[in-house]
Amino acid sequence: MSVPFLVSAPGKVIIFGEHSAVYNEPAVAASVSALRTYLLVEPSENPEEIELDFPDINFNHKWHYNDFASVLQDVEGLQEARLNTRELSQRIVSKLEVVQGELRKTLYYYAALCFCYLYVCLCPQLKGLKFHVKSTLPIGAGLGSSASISVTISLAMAHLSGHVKADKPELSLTEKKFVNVWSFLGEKCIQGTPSGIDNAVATYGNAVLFKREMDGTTNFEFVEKFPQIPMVLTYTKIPRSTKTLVAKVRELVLKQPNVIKPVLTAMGNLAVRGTEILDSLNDTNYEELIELVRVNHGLLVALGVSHPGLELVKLESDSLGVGSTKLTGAGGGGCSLTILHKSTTQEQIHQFKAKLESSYGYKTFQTDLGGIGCGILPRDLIPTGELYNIRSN
Ligand SMILES: Nc1ncnc2c1ncn2[C@@H]1O[C@H](COP(=O)(O)OP(=O)(O)O)[C@@H](O)[C@H]1O
Ligand SMILES: C[C@@](O)(CCOP(=O)(O)O)CC(=O)O
Ligand SMILES: [Mg+2]
Repeated sequence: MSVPFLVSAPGKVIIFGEHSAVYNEPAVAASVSALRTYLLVEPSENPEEIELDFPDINFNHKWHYNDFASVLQDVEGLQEARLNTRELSQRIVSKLEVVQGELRKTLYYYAALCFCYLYVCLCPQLKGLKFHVKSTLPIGAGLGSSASISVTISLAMAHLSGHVKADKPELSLTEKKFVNVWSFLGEKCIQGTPSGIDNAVATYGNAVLFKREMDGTTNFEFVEKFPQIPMVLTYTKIPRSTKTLVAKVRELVLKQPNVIKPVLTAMGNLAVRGTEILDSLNDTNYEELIELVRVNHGLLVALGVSHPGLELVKLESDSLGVGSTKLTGAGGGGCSLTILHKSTTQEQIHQFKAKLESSYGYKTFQTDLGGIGCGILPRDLIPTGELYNIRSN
């Protein structure tokens, strides 16, 4: 391993099954490889320090290597944490809370915890490194920025600790598995109780039918011939936090189990049917896909995770008759996904996007789904310009 090197990971769009995925129901998601997080690792000025730079959230922190002494001396605790990769070790999290001190009171705490947890577990012997993380994804918008940063941190640390080599264009399956497992723990630091679908898509890329099992293991199948579906992604710019929305759904499940559990099951069934259609999409079943988008959004409204600002997108797509809209990701603001009818003309798409942008100040994207997952660019392949661009100072 030699520094500098650059890693990257994509964002994702959940097509069917957000929230229900947390309750072990199947869900389907695809990577958005045009929107990515980049992490540059290079030597830090002070060889005794570890520096983390998150310019997107205006966060920069330098830890002296000795700051981690109490955690690093807990050899047994770290060993346990490395062996049980399904859960965060509360023993290590508590020790890191002490290391973080004042940082605990800030908004950046969970992202910093993700970094520190992976650092002490994966490459605690290393110091004198600076990590710059920069994303082209909107943050807290339902496109999986938390998983995308978690995958880049996990991949960079896996590379630093020798678990992932950079000697070939693509990571091997074993290497991807390693990155996926650790990025899930990083997602847990940020989000609490993730299903694991976001980090799986950000790691492996493509499109996956995902299911979390009762014992915490995950199963996923790649949707082999993922079709390009005409769609518009709309970013409402309404801020929200996945952690809060997932907690709100959990409260509802506990309060109304007999009502809400069947809703979650219906969402899972819908994801399975949706995947069958995506696998063999044609002119006959295309409208069924659009129907399922409408039903999935209705069920998400029932869970209480929509927002008036998201309903405006749905209202406009319904009134202009361009297609069906559902929220994507945790909801509560953030992004929506509109799957367009085959018959929708370029003129109608333009009208729809113009209305959302001019009347509500939303941002719209049209992007291909299902591209490449995470990867490493070794030192000799990093273009100088790119190295420069990723730095915040
Ligand atoms: N580029 C980034 N730099 C630093 N932290 C980030 C970045 N992107 C995401 N995060 C972390 O992830 C959180 C947002 O994750 P989340 O609420 O799950 O929304 P989403 O994953 O849909 O974007 C942020 O509050 C921050 O902690
Ligand atoms: C709500 C959920 O299904 C997706 C969250 O995605 P995002 O963080 O909003 O991009 C949670 C999860 O599956 O971990
Ligand atoms: Mg997230």
